[in-house]
Amino acid sequence: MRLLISDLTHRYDDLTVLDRIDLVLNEGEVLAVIGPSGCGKSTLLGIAGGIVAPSAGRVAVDGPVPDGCLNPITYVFQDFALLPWRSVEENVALVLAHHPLPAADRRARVEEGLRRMGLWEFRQALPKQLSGGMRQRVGIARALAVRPAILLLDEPLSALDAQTRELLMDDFLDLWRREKTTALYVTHNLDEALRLADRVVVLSRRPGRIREIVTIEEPRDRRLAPAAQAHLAEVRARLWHLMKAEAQMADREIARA
Ligand SMILES: Nc1ncnc2c1ncn2[C@@H]1O[C@H](COP(=O)(O)OP(=O)(O)OP(=O)(O)O)[C@@H](O)[C@H]1O
Repeated sequence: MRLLISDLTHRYDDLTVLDRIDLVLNEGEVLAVIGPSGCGKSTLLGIAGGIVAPSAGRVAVDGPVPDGCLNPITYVFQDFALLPWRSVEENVALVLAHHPLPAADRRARVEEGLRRMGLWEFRQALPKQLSGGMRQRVGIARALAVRPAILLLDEPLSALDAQTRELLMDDFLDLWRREKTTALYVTHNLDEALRLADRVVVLSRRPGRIREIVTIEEPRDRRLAPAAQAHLAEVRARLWHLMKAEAQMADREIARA
C-alpha cells in the first residue's frame, strides 16, 4: 500500500506549520522525515494518520489492504503510550478490543506481536517492571498486532539512551529484513535516518516545506560495513548541510519569540 500526500498545507489558527507538501511513500519503503524543532513533523504524521484534518491538500492510500490488516495506518508513539496498570499482553490486546475477532485470532495476534519483539516471556509483566527499551518494544508489538500496511513512527527512540537506541535500531532492521515494511519515520536524529531509511525528507524550518529528498543507495544491511562508510559520510554531510542552516535559523526565531 502506498501513501500519497499532495499539496498539503496546515495551519493552527494563524500559524502555518506545513506548506504545500507533496510526498509519496512507496510500498516497502522506509521514509525518514527530519527537520528543525517545530517545523511540523509530528503534524505531518498526524495528518497522514488521519488524526489531524489538513487545512488544505489531500492524503490518500493506494493499493489493496493486505490480508488480516485491521488498521492500515498505525502509530508507534515516542512515549510508548502504555497503560501502566495493564500487563504487557493486555496492552497489546487493547488495540484489538474494538475489532470483532474470534478469541483464537485475538490470542494469535497478541502472541505473534510479542514473539516478534522478543517479549513473550515478559507477557505478564507490568510496564513499570520493564526498561525503556522493552516498553518501546511493547509499543511496537502493539502496532504489529493489527498487521498494519503502513507504520507511522514519531521519534520512537528519542526517549531512550544511546545504547538502547542502538538495540532498538537492530530490532527494526531484523523486523524489516524478515518482512516488507512501509513506514514514515519522524526523527531528530541523523544517525537513525542514515541507518534505517531508504530516503530522507529534509523539511525547512516552519512553515515546513520540503527542502530536499535524499536517497540512501546503500542497502540497509550493509550500512555498518567499512565499504559503505564513504557513501554514508557523503550522505550525512549533505543532510547536515541542509539541516544546519535551517536549524540555525529556527533557533534564532525561537530565541526572538
Ligand atoms: N494542536 C496544536 N495547536 C496549536 N499549535 C500547535 C498544535 N500542535 C502543534 N502546534 C505548533 O505547530 C508547530 C509544529 O508542531 P509539530 O509538533 O508538528 O512540530 P515538530 O517538527 O514535530 O516539532 P518537534 O521536532 O519539536 O517535535 C509548533 O510550533 C507547535 O507549537
